[in-house]
Amino acid sequence: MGEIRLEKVYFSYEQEDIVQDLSLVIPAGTFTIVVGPNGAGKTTLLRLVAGLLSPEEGKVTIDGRSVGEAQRQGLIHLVPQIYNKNASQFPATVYEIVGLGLLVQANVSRHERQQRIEDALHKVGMWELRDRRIGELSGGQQQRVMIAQALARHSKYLLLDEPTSGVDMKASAHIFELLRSLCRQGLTIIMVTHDITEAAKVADEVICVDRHVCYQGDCQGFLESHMGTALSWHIGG
Ligand SMILES: Nc1ncnc2c1ncn2[C@@H]1O[C@H](COP(=O)(O)OP(=O)(O)OP(=O)(O)O)[C@@H](O)[C@H]1O
Repeated sequence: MGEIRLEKVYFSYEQEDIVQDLSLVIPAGTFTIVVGPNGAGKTTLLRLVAGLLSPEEGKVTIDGRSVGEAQRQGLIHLVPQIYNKNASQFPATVYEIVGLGLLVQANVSRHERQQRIEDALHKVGMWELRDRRIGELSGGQQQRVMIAQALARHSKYLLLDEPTSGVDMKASAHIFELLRSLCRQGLTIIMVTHDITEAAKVADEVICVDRHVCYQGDCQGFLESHMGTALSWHIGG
């Protein structure tokens, strides 16, 4: 089936250890949420898996390959966060934005490219809005377009960093359900989120990090053993 594997990974910013001796296996086909207090290293972890950062020690492999190779093969995709205010000036349409994800894949014919964009937009429920400019969409719709980019690339591992940040509750639930359904179709989802209670309804596993792994296991077990602590992380934040 494949997996993402981190072995004894260390990473620091300006001599401050952010990730320490972190070892993890995330099996393919699962929906995993990454949680933890502010500044715990969640985004750093995601960037190490996406290959945007390199470990100082240890290694990250994806289906037994290096991250660089997995990237070249389009196996992993870090879904970009998009914010309304930044997107409003951007002239590209939904269709064009999804197509951008395929530009790096030279071996995709024009016909296949069109087919992949269409399929991806249908899967995220955005086909009807394909000619809209991205800035004319709600935050939740914009996020679904960014997910479609990954689907058009046929990526197997989707990494998401707070995809529901700034999105209302109804649209958040829609995104979580979409990710759940993509996982059922065979994709592996790894999502950093602060919305633990709602995300736990759709995810298979929780990884709680605070520089190292404090918990990895099923959502129910996490809610029972750690929810009190988790509630205190974001009070006032
Ligand atoms: N480019 C950078 N240069 C220096 N320090 C950084 C940089 N990026 C992040 N950090 C620091 O590394 C630590 C971990 O950051 P990271 O963004 O991974 O945490 P996080 O768990 O995702 O936090 P949050 O929940 O607040 O988004 C924080 O203390 C942060 O200030």
